[in-house]
Amino acid sequence: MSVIEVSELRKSYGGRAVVDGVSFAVEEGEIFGILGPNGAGKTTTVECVEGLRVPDAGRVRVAGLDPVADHEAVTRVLGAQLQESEIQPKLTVRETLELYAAFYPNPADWRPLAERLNLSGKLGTRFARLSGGQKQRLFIALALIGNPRVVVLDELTTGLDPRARRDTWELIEDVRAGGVTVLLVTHFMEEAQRLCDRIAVIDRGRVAALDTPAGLIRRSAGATVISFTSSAPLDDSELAALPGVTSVEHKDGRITLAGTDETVNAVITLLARSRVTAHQLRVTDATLDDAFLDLTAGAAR
Ligand SMILES: Nc1ncnc2c1ncn2[C@@H]1O[C@H](COP(=O)(O)OP(=O)(O)OP(=O)(O)O)[C@@H](O)[C@H]1O
Repeated sequence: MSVIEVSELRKSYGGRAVVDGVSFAVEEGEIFGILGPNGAGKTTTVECVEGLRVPDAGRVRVAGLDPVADHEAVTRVLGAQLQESEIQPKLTVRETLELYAAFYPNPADWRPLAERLNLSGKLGTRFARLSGGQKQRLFIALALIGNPRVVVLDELTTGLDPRARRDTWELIEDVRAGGVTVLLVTHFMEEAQRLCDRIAVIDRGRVAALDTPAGLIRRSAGATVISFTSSAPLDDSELAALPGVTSVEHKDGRITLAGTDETVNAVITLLARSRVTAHQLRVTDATLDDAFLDLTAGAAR
């Protein structure tokens, strides 16, 4: 069953459509990513899911509920990440957890939650004195304190160092292992590739693609790049005719082909058949970065 359903969502500011017919569905238990360039409409979309903004048109459902009309009920199934400005800097971690737990009818016990998020040693520390990573862990704890079915995390790891970012990824995987569905807004390709089951790439208010990370990479123009120098000249037209080849390039004595997995075998067979030896043969796979740039190419124009 879909926990979140967004269909033909539209939202304009001052006559400018920033969300322009966005549709997707998030299944129970998945980590669903929303990826897109700056200003693509990601936050506006998830804020409509959270019931913080009222859509101009379209339909949004969270566990079958309308986030605007049934806002109270939605806050009991959906945990949203708070912004730094919403937390009292002078409250300690313990006081913050107790305060937010009191807002919910069936809150999680904050002690094991703090334990799981490695905050037990910081319970007496004021919010203002926490490090960036500790604050992020507290934000995750607060998003989970109401025992939600689904949690929305927006740019959770921005500003964290690589170690803290990796720790946060493990936490997000733990959250999902605990049965919570995760809607994740991110700028980081590596993060999306590592964590997400499926990703909606949003570009200029529209869904440019919706697929698994591997599926998005396969759509990239040159999913696999094969390059080598050869002991004897090879016929370009023969290379271009190999299965899956999208481009053939010669530079500084190197031949570079963009293609698919199938192309790799075909190149090897051709080399053997032509009795040509390849030196410095390199095969590299496209990354989600490449796919993202291909899918959102228009945004950079
Ligand atoms: N309340 C508002 N009034 C007017 N314009 C707004 C408002 N909120 C957002 N916008 C504009 O809508 C566009 C989409 O914003 P949104 O925050 O949804 O994008 P985003 O994809 O989350 O971007 P980023 O990655 O930079 O956070 C931006 O151009 C933004 O300036």
